[in-house]
Amino acid sequence: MSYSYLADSTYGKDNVKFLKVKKDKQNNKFHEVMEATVCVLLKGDFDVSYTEADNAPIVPTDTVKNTILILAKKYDTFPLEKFAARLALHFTSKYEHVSGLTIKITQDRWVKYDVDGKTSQHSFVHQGPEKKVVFLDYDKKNGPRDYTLTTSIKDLTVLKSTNSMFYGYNVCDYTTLKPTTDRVLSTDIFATLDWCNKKLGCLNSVASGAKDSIFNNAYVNARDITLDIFAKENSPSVQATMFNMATAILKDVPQVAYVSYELPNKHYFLFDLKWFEGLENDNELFYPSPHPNGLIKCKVGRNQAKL
Ligand SMILES: O=c1[nH]c(=O)c2[nH]c(=O)[nH]c2[nH]1
Repeated sequence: MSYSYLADSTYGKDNVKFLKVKKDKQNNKFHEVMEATVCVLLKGDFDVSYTEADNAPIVPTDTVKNTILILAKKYDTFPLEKFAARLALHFTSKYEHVSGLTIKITQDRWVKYDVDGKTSQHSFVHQGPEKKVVFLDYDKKNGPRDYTLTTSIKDLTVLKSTNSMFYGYNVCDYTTLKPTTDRVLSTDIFATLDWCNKKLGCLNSVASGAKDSIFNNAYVNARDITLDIFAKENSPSVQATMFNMATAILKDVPQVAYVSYELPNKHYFLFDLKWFEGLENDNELFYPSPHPNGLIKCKVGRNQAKL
């Protein structure tokens, strides 16, 4: 008996990048662009490549890269969720011994801008570091109705200079924080929608484009809801605000089962300048503290009765 065994494995290509230009059929100069970074990791019957140096089952990662690019050329990549589903069905049907895979695709935010008061047809501004991220985990043994699909808004950096509070928290002998009814609140929004595959339908219907409008609307609405609540609410805490955002998204998108947020609390501390001629600082000059930061996470689901 050998000393070790292969407990788990997966492999594939990461950081496969492309820019896809989608041209309007009627107006060849009216474009949409998608800059994407793709990671495809295969699962399946590859054990001998690790344990017996037998490369026979290996679909080279170079082939994985070629496949991503060929499918990106041949098929519509908008929205990303559809493209991820197409990739998943391709790899799991083309290779018998590929049992499943994980796919992560990150999309840059290129947005058309106004020129002479009109939205440009083909010129874009990069709104980084914000990204859209789609993750798909599919194992073909249970068929195309069984998959995990999530869509995320990542690194949407926001700040509000008032209408944020934090008081009434646990106070003990370790506490130095002073309660406040007016502070700066800033975070890099990372919000994730977990799609309910029962309500969304099978992976083939996602790949066919039948769900495109659901994905497009959900992303725009989740982003708008997040920014809207961030702006309008007099926030009692990051915790309470993120729960409200998640609840509003669940109300808006019935095909989403859970909404998660991961929010760093990026602290801005008020400079105390009283030492200089008693100079008052009425929430006007802050020190952006790079670290440490709070980190607050939650996952919010729908109550059964409200289904
Ligand atoms: O919104 C907040 N939540 C916390 O848990 C926390 N902790 C802290 O020091 N400041 C804040 N702010």
